[in-house]
Amino acid sequence: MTFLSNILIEKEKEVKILKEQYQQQNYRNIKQEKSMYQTFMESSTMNIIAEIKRASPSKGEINVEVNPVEQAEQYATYGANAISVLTDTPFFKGSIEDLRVVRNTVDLPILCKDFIIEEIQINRAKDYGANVVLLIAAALPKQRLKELFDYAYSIDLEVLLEVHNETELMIALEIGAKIIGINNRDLKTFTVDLSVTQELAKLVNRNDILLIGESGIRNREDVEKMMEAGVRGVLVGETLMRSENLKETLKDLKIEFK
Ligand SMILES: O=C(O)c1ccccc1NCC(=O)[C@H](O)[C@H](O)COP(=O)(O)O
Repeated sequence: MTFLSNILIEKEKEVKILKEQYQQQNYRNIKQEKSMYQTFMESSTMNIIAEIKRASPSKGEINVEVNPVEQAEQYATYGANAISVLTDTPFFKGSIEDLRVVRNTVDLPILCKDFIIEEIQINRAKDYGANVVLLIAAALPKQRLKELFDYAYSIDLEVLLEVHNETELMIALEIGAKIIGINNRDLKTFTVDLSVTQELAKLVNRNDILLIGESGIRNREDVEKMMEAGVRGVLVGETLMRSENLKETLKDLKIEFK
């Protein structure tokens, strides 16, 4: 049994309850003037997706007591281009409420980072103010991924489609993903290796695909590696959640494209 299969079992239980209890909310949903795809493609500096990550299966507690409003304010002030909110509770100690308060704080694009297996989770992400949802290629068969991908776009959400190997990358391309996240973390072993992005990015010979390097990015040198690999955005969690000087940390990561 892998971590991913464990979490998917938990998600099935969560979705069952959601289906019984969730009623559409009328929270604020900000329609961005430009999509995250468009903004990131036009930017002259590396795009930082700064994550609200209280805890994780690989690291345990990271910053459980974080105030998501203050963290998001600082992310926005110091140059983050989007905010990712980990909304899973059992494994990451986040919540959909974290997403709602972040939405009420910043106008940046917000990524709902969860393990999505059903449309109802996408509806809830939108209700609470997300602009982008995560779909994980390793979590679902291709046909189901495509259905959820199409559903998200049909309700005006963008999709960050996450891959970790060549097979998943080809599936993402076949589905028509425009934003592909290459996760440096193996969800089965938790090993983090930036060469995953470096190798997979070489296989994407298309300049209309927005590549995001995910996980294990600690400093400017790592961002430079990601930039050389061809990514236009990086998703950074732990480094920012542990930072004691977000102004300096974000400045360090935000490099100019050559
Ligand atoms: O972070 C984990 O331990 C983890 C384990 C299993 C599935 C997902 C996991 N993390 C979610 C993420 O994708 C990361 O939070 C994100 O890429 C940022 O990573 P990092 O900068 O290394 O915190």
